[in-house]
Amino acid sequence: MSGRLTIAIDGPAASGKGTLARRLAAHYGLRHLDTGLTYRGVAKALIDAGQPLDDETIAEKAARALDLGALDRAVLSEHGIGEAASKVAVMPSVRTALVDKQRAFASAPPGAVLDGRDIGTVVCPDADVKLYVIASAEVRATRRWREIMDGGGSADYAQILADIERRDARDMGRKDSPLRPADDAHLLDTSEMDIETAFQAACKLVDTRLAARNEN
Ligand SMILES: Nc1ncnc2c1ncn2[C@@H]1O[C@H](COP(=O)(O)OP(=O)(O)O)[C@@H](O)[C@H]1O
Ligand SMILES: Nc1ccn([C@@H]2O[C@H](COP(=O)(O)OP(=O)(O)O)[C@@H](O)[C@H]2O)c(=O)n1
Repeated sequence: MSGRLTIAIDGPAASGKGTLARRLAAHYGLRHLDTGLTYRGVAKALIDAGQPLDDETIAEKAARALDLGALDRAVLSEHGIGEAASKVAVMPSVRTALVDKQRAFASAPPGAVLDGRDIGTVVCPDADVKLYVIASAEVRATRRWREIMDGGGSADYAQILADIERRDARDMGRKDSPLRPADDAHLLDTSEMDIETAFQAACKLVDTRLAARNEN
């Protein structure tokens, strides 16, 4: 590949953006950052320290102290931490601190795939390819439910659906960097696509962009 490649992937909870991001990063030899883990990391640090989730001064301090290299997916991906993460994610100074770190990650060679809520709109507005991944709330709740059950946990489908819908509303309704597709994002509705089909569709978009770039 010639030149740096940045791929931005956004979408709501359990739409499949992380799965897609990991596969695209492996396929194109890029580094990957799941930016959701950074918000989850701040929330977990506050919870572990017995601190409130709604004190912006304390939360900003935790965000500035966060080490991107020390994010433990196994611990942070717990369903309940997603809700806490969406509460700290409404605070502008927390977002500024994390976006600085995310941009530093994105700018290092040979390029990167970042997934989250505001990658195409705020973190990497100049990304080469932007994907906005969606699926119906019911499909997403079923995926998350299955993920928890397969991991040996117990989960209530109705509760997960309610959690996802509440988090969607908070993420789309906040003032700072709400979840929305960038004007130049490609919409990928995975409601009726399996992982392989979604990956092939994404590769097609990236390859088209790379071919156009090589022509210029
Ligand atoms: N297209 C798809 N079809 C079926 N299951 C999927 C698809 N994409 C992702 N999944 C599964 O759904 C769950 C949530 O996917 P994930 O990539 O973690 O979503 P997100 O990062 O958007 O929260 C995972 O268990 C994943 O394996
Ligand atoms: N770039 C990002 C990524 C996550 N977030 C917040 O962090 C929460 C957890 O994100 P996540 O991507 O780990 O959640 P899932 O989609 O994996 O359930 C989201 O609900 C958002 O509130 C954000 O605001 N901006």
